[in-house]
Amino acid sequence: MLSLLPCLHEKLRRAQSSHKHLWSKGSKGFYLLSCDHFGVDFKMKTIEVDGIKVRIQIWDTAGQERYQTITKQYYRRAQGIFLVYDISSERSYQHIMKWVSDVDEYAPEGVQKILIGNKADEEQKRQVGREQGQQKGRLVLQLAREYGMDFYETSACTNLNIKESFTRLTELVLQAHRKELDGLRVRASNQLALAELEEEEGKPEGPVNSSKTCWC
Ligand SMILES: Nc1nc2c(ncn2[C@@H]2O[C@H](COP(=O)(O)OP(=O)(O)OP(=O)(O)O)[C@@H](O)[C@H]2O)c(=O)[nH]1
Repeated sequence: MLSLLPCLHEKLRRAQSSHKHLWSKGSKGFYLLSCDHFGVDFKMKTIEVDGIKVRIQIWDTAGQERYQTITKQYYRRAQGIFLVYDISSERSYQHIMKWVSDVDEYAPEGVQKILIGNKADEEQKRQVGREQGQQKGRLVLQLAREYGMDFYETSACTNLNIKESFTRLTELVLQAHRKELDGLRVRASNQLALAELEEEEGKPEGPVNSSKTCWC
């Protein structure tokens, strides 16, 4: 089971709408247990990566300052983190640096991070470009590269790159924990072999052996 944590930009708590929760509308099958009063939402999802079924826990932390003490507690157990900004809000992008330093401070070493520019469907409102030199563009790709993060633009409305970004983060977490996983697999197959052996040894002797006894 993996814990993935979307570390969200300043909470844009606006009028309620059908797709209020990031990714919940676009990603069919996500089960959302809303815990807004704690500043954290929780979802579970099973996805398949390289033929392995992985059950992931998704903790969606609020961006608001007043929830910071609570939300930071969740960083400690995260194995993967999405740093999310809104492409139509330069301010939300500027907050990414703060999230990066919080993650460095509170998340475990080796936590996997992906940078997400959400609301990619809002092209006409874009304030944050993908590439250097683009009109109103910021150095998004450069930032991602500097911190060793993959980068995706996503949309909860059109489903753009939702599955891809979750699959990629899960892949990165699995790769980072490859040794532990291999150890688990070896232990599991050893136990299986031992159980088979014990079962074999415990079997009552068959008719061939019985008749053999008679020949002696
Ligand atoms: N157009 C568009 N709107 C979106 C998208 N994702 C979220 N929204 C809208 O953005 C607003 C804020 O969404 P939230 O999910 O509350 O944002 P958030 O960053 O999770 O907020 P907190 O968890 O409170 O920090 C809502 O009105 C959503 O409907 C998207 O991909 N495209």
